[in-house]
Amino acid sequence: MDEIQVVATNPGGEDALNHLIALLIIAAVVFLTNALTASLGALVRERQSFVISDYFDNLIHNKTTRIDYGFFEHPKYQNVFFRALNEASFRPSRIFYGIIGLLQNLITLTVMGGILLMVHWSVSIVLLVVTLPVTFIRLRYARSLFNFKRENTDRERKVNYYNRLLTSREYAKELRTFDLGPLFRKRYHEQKNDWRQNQYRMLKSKTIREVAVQVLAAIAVFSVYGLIAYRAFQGQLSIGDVVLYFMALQRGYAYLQEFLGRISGLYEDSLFLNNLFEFLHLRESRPPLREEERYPFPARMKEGIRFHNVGFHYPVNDRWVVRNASFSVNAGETVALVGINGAGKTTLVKLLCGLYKPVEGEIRIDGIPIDHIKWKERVDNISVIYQDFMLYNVTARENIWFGNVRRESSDDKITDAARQAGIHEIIDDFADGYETTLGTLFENSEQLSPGQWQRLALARSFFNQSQIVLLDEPTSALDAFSEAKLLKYIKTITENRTAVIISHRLSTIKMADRIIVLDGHQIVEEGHYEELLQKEGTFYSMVESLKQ
Ligand SMILES: Nc1ncnc2c1ncn2[C@@H]1O[C@H](COP(=O)(O)OP(=O)(O)OP(=O)(O)O)[C@@H](O)[C@H]1O
Repeated sequence: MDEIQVVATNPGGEDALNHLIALLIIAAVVFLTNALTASLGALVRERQSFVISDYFDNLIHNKTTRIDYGFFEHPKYQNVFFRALNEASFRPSRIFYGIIGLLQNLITLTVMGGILLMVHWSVSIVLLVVTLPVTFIRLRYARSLFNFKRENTDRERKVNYYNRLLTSREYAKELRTFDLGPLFRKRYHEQKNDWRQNQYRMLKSKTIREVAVQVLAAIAVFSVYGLIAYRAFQGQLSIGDVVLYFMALQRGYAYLQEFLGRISGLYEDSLFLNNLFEFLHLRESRPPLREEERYPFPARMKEGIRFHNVGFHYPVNDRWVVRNASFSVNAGETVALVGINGAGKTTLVKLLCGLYKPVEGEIRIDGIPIDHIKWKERVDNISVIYQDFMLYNVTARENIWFGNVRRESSDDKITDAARQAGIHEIIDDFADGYETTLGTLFENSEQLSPGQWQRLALARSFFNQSQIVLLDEPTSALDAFSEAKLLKYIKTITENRTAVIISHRLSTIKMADRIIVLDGHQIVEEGHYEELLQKEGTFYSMVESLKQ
């Protein structure tokens, strides 16, 4: 400003003009550099955020695929997952850029502080004093918000749950047929409003405090403006000085606010990032032996499976699901586990697969405790079809290959498994055959019926040439004709294998060499079909009730 004034009042002054031009060139270079660094900065930032987000995705996937299955069935840990996954999507990048921004602010603030000190030392102190209370309020709010969200995770998940009920494909059918939409919407809003109101109350109280403090800050800032104006009137400052000081003060205040805002933002982000670390630090249960010390799966099972006094209750409560379960499944034998709903049949299968560990007793395969056997070898040698098996929205070939991804997915092996499960003709009829994507998620997919999906799951199990086959209700979704056909295949597939079949269907149960009956969380009967009927005990009553 002062230079322009000099040139304006002294038009002939060549030195002043040259000086002004030089200043303008410097300003243009600074302007251009600023614009360029802003564009390049945005590009680099975008790339960096991909790297950070990939890194954390990787950490999360590594954890979710390794932690004990039990975590997924425990509401407390589902809260932990929910909080962690919520934060992981944006907190790490925000912290990264928060720190960079903080360093940039620090440099600018140091320069501004120097200029302000030239006005008067007290100016910087005044600015600091007026901005600190707001920061303090924000830090407290961040802590309260963090505590509030932790205490209310269950409720937030419930809101999320109703949202899923209203929007997901898997619920859309029943939602329509039972006209559940209005009820779910009401529940969603009730849960959400309650939760929102509490959060809004906290935000309101924080805003009221902030406004009060901002008014005080404004008074202080305008007092400093007054001081600058006063010194200008006294002739101690030129017009350029006044502009410079006003700008410095204005910018200084803005930068200081930004700086302290970043600090409170970083505090909030680091608090919430604890949620992610809480999840990443979930303890993975250690097997009794290290992988290299563990035993291979018996190349050819001789004895079979033995349950020794196995007792189990789920981690959520102390209610015993099975107690004192001692039984064996001899090598090559097919055993049917029967019992009323909730008797603990599926739980025994989960224990045998290693998804849970018995709370009491142990399970051995050919005399080796199952958790002493190498994990991968266990996977290769025990194939399972769960009651709620997965419908993978991938190609038909991959759906079968997922039975054992360490096996080569040659055409012969895949089609052989599909033939054994009676699903080959259906897949073959699709335009893209085994390369057809199944399900309804992606374009150009083919959807299967529940019974066809079940046959595909069986094909998956057949593809895995495992020594042990566990089938939890393998024929529940099949029609009588398909069941009769499939039973023939199940018989063939179990012939040279050790099999455990859970079923409520008499035709399937009859196929077994031996039947184990569960009742009242205990094994109450064991024997051949006819033998058990003659006893006229629990199994007999079950069969009679099935006939009615
Ligand atoms: N994840 C879980 N957490 C807590 N309890 C569970 C869990 N899964 C099952 N249970 C309980 O364990 C008991 C046995 O369940 P399980 O699924 O083993 O029965 P089931 O005999 O297979 O029944 P069904 O014939 O209906 O399939 C039930 O009382 C059930 O409530």
